Amino acid sequence: MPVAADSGGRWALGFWGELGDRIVGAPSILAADFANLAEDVRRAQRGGAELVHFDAMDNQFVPNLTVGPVVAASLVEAIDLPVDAHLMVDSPDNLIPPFIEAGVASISVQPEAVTHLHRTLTMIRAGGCEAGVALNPTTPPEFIEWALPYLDYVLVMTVNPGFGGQSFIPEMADKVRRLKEMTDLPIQVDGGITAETAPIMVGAGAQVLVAGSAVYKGDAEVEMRKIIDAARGAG
Ligand SMILES: O=C(CO)[C@@H](O)[C@H](O)COP(=O)(O)O
Repeated sequence: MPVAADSGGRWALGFWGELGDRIVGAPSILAADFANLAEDVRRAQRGGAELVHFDAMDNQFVPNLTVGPVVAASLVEAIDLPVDAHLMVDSPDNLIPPFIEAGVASISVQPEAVTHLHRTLTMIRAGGCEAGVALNPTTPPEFIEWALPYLDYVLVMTVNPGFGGQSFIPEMADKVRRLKEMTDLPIQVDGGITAETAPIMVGAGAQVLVAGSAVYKGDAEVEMRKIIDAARGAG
């Protein structure tokens, strides 16, 4: 059972611990209009989104720069969905307390960017958030085997992190299958997820589908709904 996510008092039950077998759509903020972020997220929510994927990038771990805990705090206040922060940053420990303070429901880190993963995951849970790791495409599932007891979810990157709009890497379906042999934890997938690729990943065992450009390329309500419907049809 995960530690209750009570930061901000809004998501007291925890998103990942309550997920069960549900297939969930999670819009990534990266492709949204940052000047109208909350409104873009609400459009995706009307299309069935149940979690917001918050891409934090530092221009070190990945060659791109986005936003951090200050923007996360504003978004948490402005919307009525749990926010899942994906820290694509080197040495994320300094950023974990402010993200917890911002009221996010869960935080994932890249294990390739962390020296003491047990300490980092423990810090996330101790702050009342659920804890995840995000695996780069070439990072093997076995890399996190000994971290599994300290995790609430695993994110499989289906592109190299850093940018939206990249091509889905189909071999990542095998990685999801391998992870499902190792653990019952929910698997999230992120990168190149569309109404065409989502069913492939759900078929492999993924439950939470992060999608950016495919959602915000048009009417986010319509596009989010298409991805969720396609994914649930494959479930
Ligand atoms: O973290 C990342 C990329 O690093 C993702 O969250 C992308 O933002 C997903 O965007 P699309 O691949 O769906 O455009």
